[in-house]
Amino acid sequence: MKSIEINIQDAVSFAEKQYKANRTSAVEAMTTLHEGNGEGSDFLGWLHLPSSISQELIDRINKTAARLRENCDYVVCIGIGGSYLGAKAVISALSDSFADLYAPAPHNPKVLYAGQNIGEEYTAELEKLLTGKKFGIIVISKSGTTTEPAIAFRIFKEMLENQAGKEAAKDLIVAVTDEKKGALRTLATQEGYETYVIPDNVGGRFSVLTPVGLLPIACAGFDIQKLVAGAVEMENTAAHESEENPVEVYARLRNALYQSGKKIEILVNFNPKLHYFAEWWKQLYGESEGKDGKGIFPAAVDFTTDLHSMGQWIQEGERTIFETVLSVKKPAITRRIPEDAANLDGINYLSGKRIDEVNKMAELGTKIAHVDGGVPNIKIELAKLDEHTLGQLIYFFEKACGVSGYMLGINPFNQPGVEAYKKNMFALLEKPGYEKETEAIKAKL
Ligand SMILES: O=P(O)(O)OC[C@H]1O[C@](O)(CO)[C@@H](O)[C@@H]1O
Repeated sequence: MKSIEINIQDAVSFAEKQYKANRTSAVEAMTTLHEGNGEGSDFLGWLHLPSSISQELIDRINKTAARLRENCDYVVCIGIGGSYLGAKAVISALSDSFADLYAPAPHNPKVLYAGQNIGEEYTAELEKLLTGKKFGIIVISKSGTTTEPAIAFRIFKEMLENQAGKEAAKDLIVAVTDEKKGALRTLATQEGYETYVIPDNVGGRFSVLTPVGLLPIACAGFDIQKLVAGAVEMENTAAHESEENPVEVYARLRNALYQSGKKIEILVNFNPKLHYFAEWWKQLYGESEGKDGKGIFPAAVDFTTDLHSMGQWIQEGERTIFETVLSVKKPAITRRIPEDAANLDGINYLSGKRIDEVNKMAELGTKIAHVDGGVPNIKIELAKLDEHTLGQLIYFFEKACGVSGYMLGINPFNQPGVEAYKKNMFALLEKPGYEKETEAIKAKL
């Protein structure tokens, strides 16, 4: 069952020549990816990941999730970047928009996040919320050495042990990390936590379909089997090089637009549930392509909300942008606009219409306005928001990212630039081993 469709008719005309010319490099990039002989090919574990996920792993994850769901009102996912964004993207796309404001129901914990920032208030306020509450922790770090999650884990581990007792805490903590390396692996082994492995050949931003994403998603009560089935379907759809392959179409077109001066891609949603999906997408493309002085800048907006803040810029600002719109065909719930006898607001012409009918006309009107204003518009239509569709969409963007990165001529699977801030931070904090860097950076201040 095909759940996502890509429509390029309102974008391709902006870069028709480049799009045609890019066919060869798209085929080459796809072949390089399939043959595993390009840069970063040690990190291609995601390519056939969906179809290689065993039933045994799914069952084990569901079992762990059931234990946490049974014993916790809150599950705190500790991780940053690819170690939390995929889970948050799927969970918030599938959850009630106000889920976090309802009291936790038995066997249905709230999934919360920590270690994705170094906010002192954020951390202290989460501690306040969890005081006296039944909670568990999923700590996720591929390297097992990232500072932000390490700080959070130190704090929430101690809190859990104090509240539940050290022995009980062990059953409430699950670690997802490298099979052998890293401080988190050592700690988990020492403490006897249940652990899951992030495969060596799957980078953080490509890891949502490993236990990194699957465990928190299962804890939130969603069907990971369906998510994986959706991804498998897209793995098959996008398996072979062809002009019809949606992955090739998207990778080829965004590169053509980039070559024609469109340096910024805005991922647009008309459904606020997809806000965090865009955050996941931003890391995927930003960390993969932004290197060697190249790369489309990935941005995101929520429409119509941001039409009232960013709409002016998009309509009339510098013509260096294109839009990729995620459009959900059908909302899961029907709500119609009521009639009002006084009609003081003048919107009785909308009475009886579904809210989504207005949304869809806003979407169409925006597309026409933006295309007329020089903004190419790629549309990705999702049949509905469910696990199956999201699984397809995740794999679609992952594979397109690999193809697109190779077309751009960079290694899409490393992230050397992220180390610069870390090195300076460690030097400024006088981390042992950084003495020279400390001296050098302090001389600059
Ligand atoms: O899972 P880890 O190793 O803690 O890394 C988290 C994130 O940090 C980065 O390594 C960047 O520092 C990302 O690539 C990654 O998603």
